[in-house]
Amino acid sequence: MRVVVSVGGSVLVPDPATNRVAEYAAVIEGLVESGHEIAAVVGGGGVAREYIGAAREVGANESELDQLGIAVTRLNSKLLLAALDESITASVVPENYEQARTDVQRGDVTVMGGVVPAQTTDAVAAVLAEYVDADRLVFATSVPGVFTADPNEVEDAERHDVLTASELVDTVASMEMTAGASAPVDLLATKVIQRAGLETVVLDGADPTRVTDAVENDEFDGTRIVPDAEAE
Ligand SMILES: Nc1ncnc2c1ncn2[C@@H]1O[C@H](COP(=O)(O)OP(=O)(O)O)[C@@H](O)[C@H]1O
Ligand SMILES: O=c1ccn([C@@H]2O[C@H](COP(=O)(O)OP(=O)(O)O)[C@@H](O)[C@H]2O)c(=O)[nH]1
Repeated sequence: MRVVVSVGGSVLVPDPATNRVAEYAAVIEGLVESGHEIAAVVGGGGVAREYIGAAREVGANESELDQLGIAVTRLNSKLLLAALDESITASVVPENYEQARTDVQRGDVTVMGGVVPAQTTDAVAAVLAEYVDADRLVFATSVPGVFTADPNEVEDAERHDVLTASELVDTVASMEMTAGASAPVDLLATKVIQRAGLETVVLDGADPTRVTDAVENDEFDGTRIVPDAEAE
């Protein structure tokens, strides 16, 4: 199976001293050993937020802040790349989708971060999954799935076990209307998931073995997003 795994920066590198880089590398190596093709997209996490905060204070504009964020996502990507067995990886972090697809077509594990301002790595992962015709897109994030409301704010929020792509778009679109709200998958990514009909999973990445379950087993702990066509 060809799989794109999106790992939130806060999941992979909660901080550079205490990170899950080796665990994620082991999970990716295990999946490759089982015959899967893996592309990983890595976020910026707290380190990106710290740099963005510092640059905002000295007057940088939003696009400049995004460029800083992208730089940190690439730094985190290099960290994951450094932990992976070099015999199965492309040795550089691609800066665009074409380079990443070339890696995938060569049979190498590719690890990339952001590409252009005004989006997040959720969207990068969705576009890459569409571009390489991935069989599955997995979001390893800081919440156990997509809930009826923000589980960090609403105590009795319930997790959706299954959502159609359209339901995901509607759920995330309504979240974005609240200023300052964050979402488990960003709106642009949900639109790409919808148009590409991508089989998608959203799960808690604190335990990286959940990613293995989401690729290898039909039963896993998280929210499954099914293409609209499948739900009809
Ligand atoms: N309905 C919802 N379901 C799940 N998470 C939600 C929802 N609404 C808001 N959130 C928020 O989405 C965020 C997703 O995690 P985030 O830290 O942005 O992930 P990552 O670092 O993986 O990109 C969480 O902070 C959670 O509080
Ligand atoms: O293609 C991209 C990817 C990331 N970013 C910037 O980098 C930050 C960190 O990336 P992301 O939010 O995906 O990381 P996370 O914190 O979710 O791990 C984002 O907030 C954006 O500012 C961007 O501009 N373009």
